[in-house]
Amino acid sequence: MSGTDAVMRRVFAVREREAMDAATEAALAGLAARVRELTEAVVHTAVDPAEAAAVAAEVAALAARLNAARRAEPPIARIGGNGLVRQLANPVSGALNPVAPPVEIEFTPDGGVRTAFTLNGVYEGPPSFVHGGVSAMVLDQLLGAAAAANGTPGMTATLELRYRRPTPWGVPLTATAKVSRAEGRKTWADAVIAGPDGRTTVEATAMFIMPVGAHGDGGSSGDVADGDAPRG
Ligand SMILES: CCCCCCCCCCCCCCCC(=O)SCCNC(=O)CCNC(=O)[C@H](O)C(C)(C)COP(=O)(O)OP(=O)(O)OC[C@H]1O[C@@H](n2cnc3c(N)ncnc32)[C@H](O)[C@@H]1OP(=O)(O)O
Repeated sequence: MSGTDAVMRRVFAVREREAMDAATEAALAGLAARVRELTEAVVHTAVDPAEAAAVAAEVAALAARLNAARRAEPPIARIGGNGLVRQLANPVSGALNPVAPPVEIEFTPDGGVRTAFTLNGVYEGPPSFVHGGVSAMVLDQLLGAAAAANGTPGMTATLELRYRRPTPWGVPLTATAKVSRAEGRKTWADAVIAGPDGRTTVEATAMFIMPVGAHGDGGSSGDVADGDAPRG
């Protein structure tokens, strides 16, 4: 993606944040994984009210321990020395964010991106099925990654979802995305989520707009939210 780096840097660079070192990143990823388990346990627990209250007090004490040293903003890690960053606490793909499933995105030889993931009961919408907003969030991230993989990253301007079938939770899902067209500052991409049987459950189309200045035409990328930094 080297030809893309300059554009990515202008659209997504996070200049003001200190990058996290690998040892801290690994430790916090482990912490986030345990908190994910805790969240799932909270959603499914059938303990009695006294036990729930006792656990709540312990969790409050743990939060106080973590808050003893706080970062003002979510962490990033640098990719090489060119200004590119991974957004470690991205709510979809961030290993350090307990809210993220997390969904790990990889590039595909055809220029698109894909992911294989499982959502648990934490993400339930209709009984037995994934919440439609969660599917939209996963697809937005995947579509954004496809735009980036194409060398034309941008901010989501439109996101259209077609929910064809309910998406079950607790089973392996796959999702793919690919750019269909890029024109000026605009990039269109399509994506699908498929269930274990390979049948599409959700289709999505999005249009991304590269902010003014991101082409390196003298403008600034300072308007771009840090939250849209690449995850790597
Ligand atoms: C191996 C691992 C791989 C991983 C690799 C990682 C990669 C890393 C991926 C990161 C993936 C992040 C994925 C999440 C991405 C978000 O979540 S982004 C957050 C949600 N989106 C936003 O907050 C966007 C908010 N809106 C904005 O910032 C601005 O409105 C925009 C979208 C930048 C456009 O502003 P602008 O450049 O000032 O637009 P403007 O000059 O007025 O209009 C330009 C053109 O676009 C059109 N337009 C503008 N806005 C719209 C709109 N909303 N709808 C339709 N048309 C529009 C205009 O009509 C105009 O059209 P033309 O007249 O040129 O034909």
